[in-house]
Amino acid sequence: MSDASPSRVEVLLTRLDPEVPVPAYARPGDAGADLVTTSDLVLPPGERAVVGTGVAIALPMGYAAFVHPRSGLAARVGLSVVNTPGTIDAGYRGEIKICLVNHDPREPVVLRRGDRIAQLVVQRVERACFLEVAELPDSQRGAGGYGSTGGHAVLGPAAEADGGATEG
Ligand SMILES: O=c1ccn([C@H]2C[C@H](O)[C@@H](COP(=O)(O)OP(=O)(O)OP(=O)(O)O)O2)c(=O)[nH]1
Ligand SMILES: [Mg+2]
Repeated sequence: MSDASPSRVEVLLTRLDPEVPVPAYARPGDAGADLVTTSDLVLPPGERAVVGTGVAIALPMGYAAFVHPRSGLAARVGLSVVNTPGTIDAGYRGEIKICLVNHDPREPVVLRRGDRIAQLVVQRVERACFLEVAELPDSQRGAGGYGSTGGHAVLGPAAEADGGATEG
């Protein structure tokens, strides 16, 4: 799909730090454009820190951007985003900041200025109009939540013994 495709949305961007790259999609079809940290950082096990990305954006109304962790860093060193996904509102004009956390129980995460630490996913969002009613319409799920369909793996010795039937 070319950059001129109508499915691409134009997002205005300013670089507050002129040295950072404009966020870019690493491969065609990628959902997230990578964001970098503007500071060097050593994050001890279990600790968090807010870092700058050096960019600010103006999303069109009806859109939001979401700051997601990068899977590779999460799996390799335990780096994630505390409030994942962070929500960037269409009206926000400040620097996009990222609240990083080191989930590794033993090793610090060492980051250098310019490292790609998270990814920004731009999405259309609906704005709801909340209509208060006395009673909600029935549904199959009803009020069943928090594991009401069964919270455990359906595979394994027990599942094999009962022919793989699901719980619930
Ligand atoms: O990972 C994030 C999340 C948020 N923001 C910025 C953009 C967003 O529009 C604003 C507010 O975010 P949010 O609504 O999640 O935070 P809040 O604690 O509810 O703050 P506010 O009272 O300003 O809405 O902070 C970031 O830079 N990075
Ligand atoms: Mg808010």
